Amino acid sequence: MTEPHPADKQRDVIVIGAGQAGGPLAGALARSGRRVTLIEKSHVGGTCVNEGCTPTKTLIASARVAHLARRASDYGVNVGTVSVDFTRIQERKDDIVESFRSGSTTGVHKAGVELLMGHARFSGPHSIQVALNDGSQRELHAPLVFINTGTRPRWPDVTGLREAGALDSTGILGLTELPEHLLILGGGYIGLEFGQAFARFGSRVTIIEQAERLAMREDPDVAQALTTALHEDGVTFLFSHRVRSARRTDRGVEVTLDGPQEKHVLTGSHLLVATGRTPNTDDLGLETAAIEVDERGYVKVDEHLRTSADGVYALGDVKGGPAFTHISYDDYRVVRDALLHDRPRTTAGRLVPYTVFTDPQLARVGLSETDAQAQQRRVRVYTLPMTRVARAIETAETRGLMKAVVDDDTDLILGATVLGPEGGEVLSVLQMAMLGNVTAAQIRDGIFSHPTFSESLNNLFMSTPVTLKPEPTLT
Ligand SMILES: Cc1cc2nc3c(=O)[nH]c(=O)nc-3n(C[C@H](O)[C@H](O)[C@H](O)COP(=O)(O)OP(=O)(O)OC[C@H]3O[C@@H](n4cnc5c(N)ncnc54)[C@H](O)[C@@H]3O)c2cc1C
Ligand SMILES: NC(=O)c1ccc[n+]([C@@H]2O[C@H](COP(=O)([O-])OP(=O)(O)OC[C@H]3O[C@@H](n4cnc5c(N)ncnc54)[C@H](O)[C@@H]3O)[C@@H](O)[C@H]2O)c1
Repeated sequence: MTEPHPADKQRDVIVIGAGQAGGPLAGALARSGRRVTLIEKSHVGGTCVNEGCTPTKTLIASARVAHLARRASDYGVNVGTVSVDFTRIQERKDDIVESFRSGSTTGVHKAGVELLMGHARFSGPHSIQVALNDGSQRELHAPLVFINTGTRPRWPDVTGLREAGALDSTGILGLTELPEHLLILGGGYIGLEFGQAFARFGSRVTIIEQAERLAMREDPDVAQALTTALHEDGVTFLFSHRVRSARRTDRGVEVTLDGPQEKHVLTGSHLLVATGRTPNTDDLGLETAAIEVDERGYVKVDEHLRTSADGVYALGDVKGGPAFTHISYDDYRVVRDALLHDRPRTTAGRLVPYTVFTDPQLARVGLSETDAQAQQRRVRVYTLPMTRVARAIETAETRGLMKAVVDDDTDLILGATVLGPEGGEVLSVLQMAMLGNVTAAQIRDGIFSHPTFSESLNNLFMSTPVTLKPEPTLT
């Protein structure tokens, strides 16, 4: 804990939560000469660095190496029996998390921010009560307050889930033993990323998903290709299933499931709950500051990220909408530009790319084919299976496909999906085209290094598209 400011109660700025927006914003405002206090109850860097992106992508990297090692003979390389050292895998992850966390903490200190480690709560519109982690209390006041408190795992209302020793995405990061059979409740981002990683480490993995298929917001052909790839890697899926109850037995965790036809019982050694997240707003005292939340507890904001209380802003996951690090970081830039650079910008209409870090990665931006159909747009849909990508064939990683939705009148790209190796990187190329109004014909005729995955975007736009037209309306 640092105290660069006098111990009086008045500050220019208070930031609650050192997440992906709070840390950078506190730093920028402190560097501009304001007296800034950042209050964080747990770790600087927030979910992404400590329990989210960094640890999971580090584990996924180990899992990929195990997978490639097992496939070594496909490339004519003999490696013998492959085994994983789960302790070393966890240590590697912990080391990288620690280095990112301490880097974020150093950045905050260097900027001259006062960092208080404790739990913040509004006691009035511009008054914050801090229960410091050392047991003491502080009260601070500031005309500008920024809420960046993020979300936490949401546990469904299932009888016995906690008593059965189920883990959430944070708890599973502390495992000391490799699960023999990992049951996962929820087949979203977290379920899929952990599911494939643990299957590759050698666990049996069963994903229980209430929806009838994976990735409901993706086109069916994309979801099917992803499901097939994960199935090949040893992940079993139970779709249209809900857990009714859970209990611990001598053999592990037993769950009773309601399936489409029948009720049945499944036992695993471990159970991961990955059914979404809930905002950290219930213990913030928002009502004392007249800060409105929606029916799920997310803070309501306008397109400048202003809440219903004057001078109070909310940034990142806590305001609802797309919950990604890059969105939280952009929220910081929106506020910073408005307050410090007189460059008002809003959150309206920004492109929101995302990548699920399965292998193949599922990356998407803008309109899907299904969206275009629903919106009755006149578009061309280009599709290229990875089996036709030279780089994929050479590297023996041909699972997946690329798709692009192109406006039939302007030839501009309206959306794209890349399910493939480094899909997130290839998608960024298409997103750059969207940002710069580069047409499909320009990409088709562009010169890219051979043989890269991006070069195959030539081939994507050389393929024969399917044209979607608005349905004629009945008169
Ligand atoms: C397992 C997992 C993997 C993920 N992988 C990715 C990924 O690969 N890519 C991606 O873009 N996104 C990923 N995400 C999502 C990403 O982590 C979040 O979108 C991002 O961290 C949101 O940041 P934020 O700034 O909203 O808040 P957070 O990073 O959640 O930070 C909020 C901070 O506020 C603190 N806090 C809360 N309440 C209080 C209080 N009352 N007083 C003081 N402090 C408080 C918390 O301790 C926390 O440090 C992942 C998430 C998870 C769980
Ligand atoms: N690579 C990334 O960018 C990344 C990675 C991890 C997490 N995240 C972020 O974290 C958020 C949370 O991830 P998540 O996977 O927990 O949520 P999610 O919303 O992505 O998926 C939750 C899944 O659980 C299912 N589900 C919900 N209740 C259920 C029940 N009772 N029984 C069976 N299935 C049930 C839902 O149908 C859904 O498919 C994501 O939405 C994303 O914003 C991003």
